[in-house]
Amino acid sequence: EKAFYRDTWAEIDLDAIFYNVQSMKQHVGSHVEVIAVVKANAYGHGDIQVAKTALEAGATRLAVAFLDEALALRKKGISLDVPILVLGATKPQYAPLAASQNIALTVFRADWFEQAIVYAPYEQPLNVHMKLDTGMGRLGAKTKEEVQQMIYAIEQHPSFILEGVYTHFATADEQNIDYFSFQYDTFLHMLEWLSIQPPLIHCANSAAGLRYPDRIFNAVRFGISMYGLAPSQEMKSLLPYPLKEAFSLHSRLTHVKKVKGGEKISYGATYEAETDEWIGTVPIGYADGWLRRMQHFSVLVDGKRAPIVGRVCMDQMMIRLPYELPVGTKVTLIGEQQGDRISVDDVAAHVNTINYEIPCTISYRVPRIFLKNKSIIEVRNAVL
Ligand SMILES: Cc1ncc(COP(=O)(O)O)c(CNc2conc2O)c1O
Repeated sequence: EKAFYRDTWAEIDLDAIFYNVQSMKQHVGSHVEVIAVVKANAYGHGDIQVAKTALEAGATRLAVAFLDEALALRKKGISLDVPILVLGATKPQYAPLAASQNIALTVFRADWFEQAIVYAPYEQPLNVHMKLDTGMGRLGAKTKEEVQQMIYAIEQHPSFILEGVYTHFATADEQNIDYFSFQYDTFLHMLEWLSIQPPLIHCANSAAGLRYPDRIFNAVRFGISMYGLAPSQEMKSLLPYPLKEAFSLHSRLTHVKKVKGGEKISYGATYEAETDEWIGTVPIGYADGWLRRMQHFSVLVDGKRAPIVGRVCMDQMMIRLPYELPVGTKVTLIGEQQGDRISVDDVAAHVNTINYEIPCTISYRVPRIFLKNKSIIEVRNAVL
């Protein structure tokens, strides 16, 4: 039996992941831990495969968005001795479960502890990372009182260990560094409120890690650039070394036909052939995360650019071919063909969004093929 039956798939080049992690490790130095941020199914790249590769390449921790993602990694085989940090909020009643799985939680409210101690003492102590809001305005304590109340609760109960303190930058990927500097200085000031020094102090995401290796304390939370993507357009000219994009997206023509001028294509009959044209049908649509706004963009077929014509359907879309091509011809939506390349950034630009959004929007319906040294080591098909 085959791993998947529809000829549409994403390819994740794990060598690129490995290279990007190793490059960051060299960039930040041996005293800084690389925390591989593998939330949202590793930004759509496959959480367990990216996690394993990042750990092989020298990452020492994993970070996810919420507890379910951390428990999923344990289920998929990430051993207990690999610490996982939940970056989002976790209900206090789940603290003992997290502790039992060596999952560290982000804490930022004193009243969280009031509820968490109800379940104390825990079988295993819970590692907590205290989050400080220096200007991201999302999660985090902002006052000395809050910080001291949390420190007091931690010192009162051996079930809690302050493993880390951190903050998150809102503008580290922008040319102008005023707000970044404001947040960094605020973080320095807030750190003085700590009566106990945790082993880990971290503030950097990819952008800050790449730009300010001397201002990231002792861990970097490495997300977007582990996947080989620049944190922003502005950052591209500031990259200290080249990144290798890991994600590509492909399909194969299911139908080829010649239409005459005046014939219509797809829902709404919005596209009208100008003259005789060769039209190909591609089995990918908005239920795969290739959204309707991708209309008017192009794909690569036989090394040439082929425009998407007519509305993108739920499962299929049509393209105008440069000339007749056989059914089964490979179509590349993101990636390279014969020297031409469509990058994640190109797709993001077409729909006025950021590159982060593209791979993690490619849905569970698209199987992921994992490559190492150019050969397939695994296929993950969430449909079957
Ligand atoms: C707290 C935290 N740390 C680190 C990262 C990694 O950042 P990077 O991918 O730029 O390296 C993120 C990513 N968070 C998000 C990325 O996109 N939207 C977000 O909320 C984050 O939320």
